[in-house]
Amino acid sequence: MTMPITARFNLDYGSFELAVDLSLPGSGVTVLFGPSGSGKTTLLRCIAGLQRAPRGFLEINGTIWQDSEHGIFVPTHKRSLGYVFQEANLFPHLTVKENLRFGLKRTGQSASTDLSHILELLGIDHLLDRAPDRLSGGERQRIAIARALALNPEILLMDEPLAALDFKRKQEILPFLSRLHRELNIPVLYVTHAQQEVAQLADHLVIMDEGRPLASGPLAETLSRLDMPLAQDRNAATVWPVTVAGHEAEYHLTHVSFAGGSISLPSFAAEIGTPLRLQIYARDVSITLQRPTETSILNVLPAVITGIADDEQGHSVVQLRLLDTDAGELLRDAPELPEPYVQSRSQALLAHITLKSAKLLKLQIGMAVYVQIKGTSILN
Ligand SMILES: Nc1ncnc2c1ncn2[C@@H]1O[C@H](COP(=O)(O)OP(=O)(O)OP(=O)(O)O)[C@@H](O)[C@H]1O
Repeated sequence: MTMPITARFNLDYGSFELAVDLSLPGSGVTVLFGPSGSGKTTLLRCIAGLQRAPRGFLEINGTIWQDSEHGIFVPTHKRSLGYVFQEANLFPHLTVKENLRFGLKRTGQSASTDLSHILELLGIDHLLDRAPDRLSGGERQRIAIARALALNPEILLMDEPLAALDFKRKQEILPFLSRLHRELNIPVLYVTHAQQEVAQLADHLVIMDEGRPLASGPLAETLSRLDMPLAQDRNAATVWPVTVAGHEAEYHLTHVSFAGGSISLPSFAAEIGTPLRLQIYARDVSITLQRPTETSILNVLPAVITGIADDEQGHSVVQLRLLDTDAGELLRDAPELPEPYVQSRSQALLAHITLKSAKLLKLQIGMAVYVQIKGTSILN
């Protein structure tokens, strides 16, 4: 499949080499995730043109910004991009409004017609006359994001925009980023090494390691890849897009639906039809061979095993795909499902169980099982 963003860079710092060849979606949030020193910032700087890779090709939604074979390198100030750094870097002697105007004046651009919308989305319209030293860290960072968006860029690059904030400020700003994520129609490349930001914001995930992308793909697929370190992590989880389907006031439950099923959660206020992200930790998922009839766990779903990885410490990571309920009825006579089910595009899921349980249940790829989901969390 051709993707609207192509980024190929080779750059050698001597002790570090960046070698990427990525095709990325032209909308939504792509998170570049990886340990410190894996090359996330270097890649973002190559995309911005702040770092010139001797060999590189970069195309964003039909516009070529670099093609070293043909001697093309568009300088940063001619690239239609917004860049948000760890620190907001606002001018201390200017008010918020003047800070927002400054970038526009410098580039000679007129303000985006949507500036008032951006101010409202980021919840900063009441701060326009303030001086930066009278803002919280989270507010300053929201202004920096608005300043980047005011230029009406074709792409927004964000380099660990929450890294300099404490936990409380991060929690305060994440809902604004989630809102932006829903409403912006330009692609966002977002660098982080925080798993929570990945779960909350990513549509597409690139996992970087030692200057190379280890994996690049849709969030749920990439989170559940058994060959990636994230699946083995103690906090391994998958994230599903879900929609609020109804409330059951008597039992204080809210039901959310997704392609092929629904599950119940402790009740929360949200209108029916609201789209949300549901995070399911692998440690909260258990597996049974028969549909349990007497269990306190409400959420029991039919699934098929698509992969198993054992570690040396007595754990098994089981990768599953949900089946729709009808397929569940098939299972009684067909403990191993045919190939089309195994490859179906339904929700992926991870379960962390003990190696002993995996052996006792004789789990294997292609086997039809039931998953019991003990707990979930809503992310936005
Ligand atoms: N201008 C430079 N010259 C030489 N080496 C550099 C230069 N810039 C970065 N590096 C090295 O390149 C490697 C990748 O750095 P980079 O900042 O891209 O990693 P990162 O994944 O963003 O890390 P972090 O999460 O800590 O910000 C590091 O080893 C770094 O020391």
